Amino acid sequence: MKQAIQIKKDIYWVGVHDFQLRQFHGALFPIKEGASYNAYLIVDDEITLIDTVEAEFTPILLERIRSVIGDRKIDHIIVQHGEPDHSSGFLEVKRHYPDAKAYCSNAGVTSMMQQYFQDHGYQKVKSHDTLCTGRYTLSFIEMPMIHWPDNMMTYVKEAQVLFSNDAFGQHIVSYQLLDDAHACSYLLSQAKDYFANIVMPYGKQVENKLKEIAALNLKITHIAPSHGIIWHRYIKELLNAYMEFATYQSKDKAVIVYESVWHHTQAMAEALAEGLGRSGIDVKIYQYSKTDRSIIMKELLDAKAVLVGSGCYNNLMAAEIAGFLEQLKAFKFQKKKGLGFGSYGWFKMIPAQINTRLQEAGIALFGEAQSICYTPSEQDLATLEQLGEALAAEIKAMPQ
Ligand SMILES: Cc1cc2nc3c(=O)[nH]c(=O)nc-3n(C[C@H](O)[C@H](O)[C@H](O)COP(=O)(O)O)c2cc1C
Repeated sequence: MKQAIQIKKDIYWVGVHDFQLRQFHGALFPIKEGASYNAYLIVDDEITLIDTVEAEFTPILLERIRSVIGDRKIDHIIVQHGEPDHSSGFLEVKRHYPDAKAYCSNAGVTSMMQQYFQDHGYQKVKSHDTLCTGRYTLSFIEMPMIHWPDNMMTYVKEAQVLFSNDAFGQHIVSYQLLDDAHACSYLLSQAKDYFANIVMPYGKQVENKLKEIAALNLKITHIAPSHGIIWHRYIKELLNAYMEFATYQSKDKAVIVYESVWHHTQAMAEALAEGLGRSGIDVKIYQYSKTDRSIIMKELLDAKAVLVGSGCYNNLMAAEIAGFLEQLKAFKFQKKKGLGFGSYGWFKMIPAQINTRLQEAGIALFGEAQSICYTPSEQDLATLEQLGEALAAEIKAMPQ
């Protein structure tokens, strides 16, 4: 029988581990170790459930709930986010606890109605509204577009716990729920991975929300997200790291992403990497089709430069590169610079098209795109290495 895990007096984790999951949110976010869907139970005079789980795992959620409250009823269900990984179990939970009142943000009600079509008399809550359950007072903090319009957090003043929903999540699947069981560097790396792949387009919203939370001066001993471990010992480090992510703090780092059939564009990529690397730039180089997208997104987050290469195939750039450039548009990068490059046979315009797409994604150009006909010569490669050196100097001159 599945049991709840106590986090603090009267507060329990009743979530699930999905050990088998390898693609989080479809192909958007390849992952290695599965994911958790965290739901939490606050046992007070009245009982509150914070979020549910993916529908298929609802029996586990219910089992963990019963392990704490037996036949007592749930009084309140806080739906912090209408995305199915947190809300698709709601209907089944409501079937078991029909008298429980459900609470959502304004946008959350719309999201629940548009997805599940059933009116459960959702109570709309907004930032700073409160719900008293006896000894505990829950207050709500809306966080629109981190990362859907409806997301909100819930703060429990007397327990000093912030239930942060998708903010501060990570894909660590562990029964050791508190962060102090893990190395801080690993935790922050996983949080960065999650941020880069789910939250990155919404850096401005995160920056503003972090400032808003800081101004509220909340006493917080635990931050309990809806995925991964619970932050306790490393809250300060987490908040500092999140501010760095949200404001796209960058390093002297370049990410080179390319596609290449006959290795000519690959040779160009490697020559550019050689020049950058020997000039002190941290260079990451990836063939897009051979790399998990999530790795590229994570490395991109704190890079100053992104160089994108493709051979020309039937007058087009490689479909993977076209897709990658399309994704870049979502991120609204302000401070990065980029350059297109690639090999061709008889139509030399693909690198120039890459440059145009980079600009459309808000990425300033280092200069003219680099095209080479078929196999790059020794001289071509030496010239590209020199270009890498020149780009390194420009990267170092860019603000962090
Ligand atoms: C399926 C295929 C289609 C191609 N179509 C074009 C084309 O339309 N225009 C062109 O200039 N070169 C074309 N080429 C030639 C390549 O662009 C050329 O071989 C280039 O060096 C490939 O770079 P890569 O080794 O990085 O893949 C094509 C090559 C392949 C394999």
